[in-house]
Amino acid sequence: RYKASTYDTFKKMNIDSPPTSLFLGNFGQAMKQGLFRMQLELYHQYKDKKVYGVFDTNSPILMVKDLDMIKDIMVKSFNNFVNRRVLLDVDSPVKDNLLTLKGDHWKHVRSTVSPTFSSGRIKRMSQHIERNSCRLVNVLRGKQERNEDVELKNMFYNFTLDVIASTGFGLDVNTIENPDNPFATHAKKCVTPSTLVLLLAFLAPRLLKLLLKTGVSVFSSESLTYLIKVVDSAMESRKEEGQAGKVNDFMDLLINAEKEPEDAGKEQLTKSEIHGQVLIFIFAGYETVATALSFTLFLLATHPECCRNVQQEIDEKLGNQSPSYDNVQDLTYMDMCINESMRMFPPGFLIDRVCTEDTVIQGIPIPKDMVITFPIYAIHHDPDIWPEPENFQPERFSSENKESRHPFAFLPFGNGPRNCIGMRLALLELKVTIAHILKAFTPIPCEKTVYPVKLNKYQLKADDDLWVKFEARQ
Ligand code: HEM
Repeated sequence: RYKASTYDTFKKMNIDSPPTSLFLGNFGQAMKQGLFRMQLELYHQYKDKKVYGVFDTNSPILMVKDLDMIKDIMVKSFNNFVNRRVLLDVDSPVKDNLLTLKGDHWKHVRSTVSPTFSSGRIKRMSQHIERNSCRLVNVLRGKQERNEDVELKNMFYNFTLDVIASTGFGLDVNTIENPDNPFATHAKKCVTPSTLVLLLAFLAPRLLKLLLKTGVSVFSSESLTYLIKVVDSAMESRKEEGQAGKVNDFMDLLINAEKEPEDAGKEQLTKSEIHGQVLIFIFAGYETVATALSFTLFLLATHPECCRNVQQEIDEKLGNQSPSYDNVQDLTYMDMCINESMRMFPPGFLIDRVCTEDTVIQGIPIPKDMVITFPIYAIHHDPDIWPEPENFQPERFSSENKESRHPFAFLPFGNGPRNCIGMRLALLELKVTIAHILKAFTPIPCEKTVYPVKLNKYQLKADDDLWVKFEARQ
């Protein structure tokens, strides 16, 4: 039996791993090459292997690249791989959130929060997405008339915040027209921790833990407290106005879950769990959706033929109807473009699990406590699965092409019981928003456009930003 904790773990397990330094593990290589190049290089270096090992300081991490193994860990043997590695083991109010909860505690909160994302509730949330999309189109109309260049990431950061505030908590914060409103300012502070913290969180989490012990805080506690206060007071006024339970959004679900202490058990959440979910709803749905929206629109601007196809599909299938929950499901070519964009630039470019019982997966024994990471970015760029992986080719997601591929070759939202709980909401938001924009405008390159995208070394963002211009459609 191997212990998942020491430098000789991989040697004993007969698993390859690159040279590693005594205290820093593979931190040096990650710093030098950046996250994405390092992932690609190691993935190709161990091309014929199912797994390889890396070190976070002296703690081994098993990189699993074999798709059948990934499937078994995420689905078949899920009960032994329920948990994620908790990078930022910070104190409340973020501590009790779905992303980091473990074991039965996670199961309880997940089953309580899941109904938020039922079809009925998502359909209601769609009204907010549609209203915010119309507002975005108005803002873009002004920019197009003034012939202004537009940086997509920044614009969609503001937009997604408006969608979260309205779909989650019934708040109209209007960041798209008023970017400096307090809700946006605090939320942005929370999702953009310092570069040092970010670097350590991804490259050497154990060093980050040491740093945290010295009292450095990751999230601004002033901002977290502000966000919780806003949501708590919105909850209170909804109760006072007698509207609680009638709006049917995320906040209603939380109000109901808190309401009946005598029903302790399945449907019950503590105040700390409620705050954890409020914050994770903001964090998990903010940068991810903004990244997917901005890359998709940018790729359409730089691939005019694909953009024309999407517009033609919108015109044919929607005619004069405004894009909504009911009609965007038919936009199959747009769906292909969104998938291809998330293949090239997956917001969740690393996914992990922790092994809680010694388990043999596809003949490889995995010891208890071993941290498992799936190199999603490298899998999405494997030329044996995706020929010419750097090229944007939506056809890869036609039904025939999809059928001929391993179902675990494309994992933008993870898979199995611990997959992304907001997937359907995210896809709806992407489709409704892009359809609204492309109905009115054609995105085109401008002088500041840089394509192919040069990825930042440590974050999934374009070093030169994502600049385009919008032309009005006839
Ligand atoms: C394009 C947008 C999004 C992408 C690419 C994305 C991606 C992911 C990925 C890769 C995971 C990990 C899955 C796994 O471990 O198997 C995840 C988990 C999660 N996502 Fe998303 N996500 C997106 C949008 C959202 C939205 C809009 C919400 C909420 C409103 C959300 C809430 C969550 C939560 C709560 C988890 C943790 C689930 C759990 O552990 O039970 N995500 N997401």
